[in-house]
Amino acid sequence: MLSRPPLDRESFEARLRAIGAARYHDRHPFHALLHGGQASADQVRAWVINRWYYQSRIPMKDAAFMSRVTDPALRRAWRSRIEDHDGGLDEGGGLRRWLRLAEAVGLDPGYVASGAGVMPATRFAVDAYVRFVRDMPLLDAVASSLTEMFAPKIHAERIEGLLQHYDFADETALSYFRTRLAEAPRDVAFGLRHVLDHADTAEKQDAAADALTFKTDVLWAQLDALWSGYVEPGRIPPGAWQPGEGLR
Ligand SMILES: O=C(O)c1cc(C(=O)O)c2c(n1)C(=O)C(=O)c1cc(C(=O)O)[nH]c1-2
Repeated sequence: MLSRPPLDRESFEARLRAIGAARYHDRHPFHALLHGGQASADQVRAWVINRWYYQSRIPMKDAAFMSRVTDPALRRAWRSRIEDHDGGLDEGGGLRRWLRLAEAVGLDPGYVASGAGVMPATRFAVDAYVRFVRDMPLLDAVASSLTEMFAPKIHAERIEGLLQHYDFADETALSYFRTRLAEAPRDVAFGLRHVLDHADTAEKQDAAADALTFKTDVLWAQLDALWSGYVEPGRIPPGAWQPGEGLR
């Protein structure tokens, strides 16, 4: 049987980018609400609480990834991702910057960091991402991080929209996003090159595209959950954050 040839580098990159264009969560209506200034204070708080769970698991999934990598060069290139989020012993890092945002929107950072009030669907989606990276082929795990190709655009839109529409927004509150604008392009350049270099069969290209699609689902599902709990119909699941809780 004739095997199907892989796409050339350019066409394969275009295939990956088309997945983002069609499915990335910048298209989700929750982001239109948030960036357009129409989200209520409690809807912004619900987003900050739930998105914390995603942030908190990113360095854990990167540690799970690194624990499986036998090539020291790949580990060297990857480990800054953990440092970006965890920071040093005393300061720095995306997690602490996210908690500044939590404070700015009126939440107790200790409450947010405890993970109490995270919606069950958020937990399921994010945990599925960590498991995917832990269990799937390394190439698929790298490909699943490539939603970050599309993140700088949404971070820039978010900084602009929040500064324009919300009193809480200032450079301290938004420092998480400002910092990601500088960090993400380095990760994307490495991750994309790695995937283009290693997906050298049609089957590996399919698997990488599927991994990226899976990741867009992880992100989209979190916003669908947020929408159903805090926008329409506003049915907050048992155990999830109730407005008024966890304020500072
Ligand atoms: O605000 C966003 O829309 C957004 C999306 C994503 C993403 O696409 O997964 C990440 C981030 N932000 C982000 O800040 C971040 O550090 C990050 C790491 C990763 C990853 O999969 O390793 N994605 C993302």
